[in-house]
Amino acid sequence: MSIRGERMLFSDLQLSVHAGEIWQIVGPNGAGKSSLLRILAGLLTPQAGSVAFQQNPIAEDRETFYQNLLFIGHKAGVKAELTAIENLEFYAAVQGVELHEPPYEILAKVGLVGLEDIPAQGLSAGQQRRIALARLWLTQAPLWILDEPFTALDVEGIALLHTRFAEHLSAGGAIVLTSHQELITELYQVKALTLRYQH
Ligand SMILES: Nc1ncnc2c1ncn2[C@@H]1O[C@H](COP(=O)(O)OP(=O)(O)OP(=O)(O)O)[C@@H](O)[C@H]1O
Repeated sequence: MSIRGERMLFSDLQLSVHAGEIWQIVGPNGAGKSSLLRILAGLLTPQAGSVAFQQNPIAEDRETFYQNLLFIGHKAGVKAELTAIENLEFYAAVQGVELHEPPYEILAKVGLVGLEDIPAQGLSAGQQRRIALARLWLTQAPLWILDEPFTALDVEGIALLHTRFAEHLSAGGAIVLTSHQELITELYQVKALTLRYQH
């Protein structure tokens, strides 16, 4: 159960996410989708109920949970004064992962050729989102929680993301995301959880 302000967002909610599954949380503005993602990511505590990762409540071993989680919030989470390359190096350092391929090659995968050395603040919203999403090519975390990852992406960016999701799912990863768009792809089957706006 989650209450924010005076309003009950949801109660009696159960969600089990298995390896290879992608779940889309859908519902109108204010229904509680981002709040649910934040609860699942351990960033917000529900009034009742708990979240477990591989049967262990996340509150009991946050370190293990965070080693297995990649969370990307609805804001791009890009450092404006850093270039795309520097942002990538920053993510790698924060996530404690080694760059197994040159950062230029990772940025090429997200369609940022020629824009690698420009401070992010000089890039468009979609280009900044691509920098943020480059984390998906760096991480080894099996669980991805992504708030509106498709926002501001063009058709090519959306296709890149679907391809990366499909790779992750077929490697046994799991994804929980929000999106106001219907995820139309032949690459994987999306499971949906709908939240209603409760007055
Ligand atoms: N930081 C906050 N502090 C207090 N209440 C909040 C906060 N963020 C959201 N809320 C409340 O929680 C409700 C649900 O917000 P949430 O962002 O989870 O909805 P959402 O379904 O993701 O909406 P949207 O589709 O607009 O992104 C909001 O109506 C608001 O009342």
